[in-house]
Amino acid sequence: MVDFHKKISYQRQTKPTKDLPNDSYSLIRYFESDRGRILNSAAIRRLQQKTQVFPLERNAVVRSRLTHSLEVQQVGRYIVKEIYQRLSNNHQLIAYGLEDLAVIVESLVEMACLMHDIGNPPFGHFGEIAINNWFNNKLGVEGSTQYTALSYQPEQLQLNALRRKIRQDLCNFDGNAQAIRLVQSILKLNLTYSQIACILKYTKPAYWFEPIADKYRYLMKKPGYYLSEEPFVKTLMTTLDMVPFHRYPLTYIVEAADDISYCIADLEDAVEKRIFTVDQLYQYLWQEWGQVKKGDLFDSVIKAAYQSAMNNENRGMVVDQFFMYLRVNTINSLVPHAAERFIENIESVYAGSFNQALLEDRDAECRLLEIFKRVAIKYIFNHDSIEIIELQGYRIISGLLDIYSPLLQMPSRDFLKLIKKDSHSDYMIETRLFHKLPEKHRQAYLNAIDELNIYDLEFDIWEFYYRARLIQDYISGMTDHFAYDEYRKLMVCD
Ligand SMILES: Nc1nc2c(ncn2[C@H]2C[C@H](O)[C@@H](COP(=O)(O)OP(=O)(O)OP(=O)(O)O)O2)c(=O)[nH]1
Ligand SMILES: [Mg+2]
Repeated sequence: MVDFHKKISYQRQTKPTKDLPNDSYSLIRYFESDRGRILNSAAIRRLQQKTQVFPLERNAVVRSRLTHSLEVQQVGRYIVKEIYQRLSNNHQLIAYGLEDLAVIVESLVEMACLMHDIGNPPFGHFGEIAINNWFNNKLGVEGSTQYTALSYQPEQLQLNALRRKIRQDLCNFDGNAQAIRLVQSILKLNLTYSQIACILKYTKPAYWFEPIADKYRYLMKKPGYYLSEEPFVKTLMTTLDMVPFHRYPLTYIVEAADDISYCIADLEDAVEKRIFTVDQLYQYLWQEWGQVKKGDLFDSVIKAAYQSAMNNENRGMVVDQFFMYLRVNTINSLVPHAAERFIENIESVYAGSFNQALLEDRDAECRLLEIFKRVAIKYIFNHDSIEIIELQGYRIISGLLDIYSPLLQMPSRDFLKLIKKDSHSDYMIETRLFHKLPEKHRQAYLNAIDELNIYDLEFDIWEFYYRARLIQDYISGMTDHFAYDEYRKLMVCD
């Protein structure tokens, strides 16, 4: 039975000592507190210097991850309002347990939209690939790693199984999994379970190496969390009445808002960057759509926007006008569609078993989204100017990992001594590298190590795991420019 009250929990991992009131205003205040924690976090501020599509961009009109996230927030809020309006018209709010939750649902979705990209490394997908290729090269080949803690030993069946799992986890760095780690283990924002559940986009643990059942094909498409956050994610799922590998219902809304926002934004940025003109873009979109019929979505969304812009008296404003109309028309078509899909599939969306995105079907609205994405793939992401910077980004991240790799070579006892004493006389280079690591990241490592038993046979394996996470945390937490400057400095390029 669909009852959204079961999905809204104001519980946080670290609980206050006294019982909290749960009258309706107190509930709203708990989620207002989430808003404050998120908006004031360094992770949100860092989004202003992270790439959306164009790495190392200095033109402030072109979107950063922060400006993109603000747009996603607006679309997410609009989808929630549409869902509420439709359910209210059909007198279904009470039946689904949503009647008194409008403010909270809106806030949860808005804040998740704002946070959805916080775990992305510098240079976006290329940063991810660089981290994963690097770790694959160092740890990937079965049993033959240079890091002793993870190398297979004869007759250690159980320990070898753990080594394999950890190796897999470290070779599957992902922006979404990193977002969970960032809010929970590094920044320790102690958000409500509901708020964090909204950004648990995929439900596959990063260490997963078994085949994926068809019913989870989409839900487990990519890693959603790491081994390090698994105990937390399990508690979160139990608290929110979630079945393993299922999603939290509001996550579908966040995902749809992201899909709607970036498809047009990327095209607008490309025009700003002079990759193509509005006229060329119009032709490309037309080619992808194929035959246009009067009143179809190409006609009413794209052609209408183009004609309105061209008919505008002020010729200097064509680009701005075209994108304004295109955005308004697209949002007015896709947002109601996303809301309808949410309601049509409310049972499986509520259960989190709905195994696709809301905007993924054969309807014309999704075809529209599809052609925006296809044009971006064909004409933007392949563009020379982007590919060159992406290759540089790849080199920068791989190079930074090489520079910091001596820290991974140290035996665990020596690394522990270094972190406790802040220096180690036998490791002069490592000491200096270590000094560059931010306090928050070190603390996350130390908290994890405090939970381990040094006499346990697994100690060295886990210690190495958290040390590798520490390096990934540091490098993935950099902004594009910081990574670039840091690489140049350490490679002595100036
Ligand atoms: N420069 C560049 N940008 C890309 C490429 N592929 C996608 N993008 C852009 C398009 C969007 O603005 C943004 C997000 O696109 P994706 O859906 O591929 O990544 P996202 O991280 O949201 O997917 P995920 O959360 O992993 O499901 O990245 C690429 O190959 N190069
Ligand atoms: Mg994403």
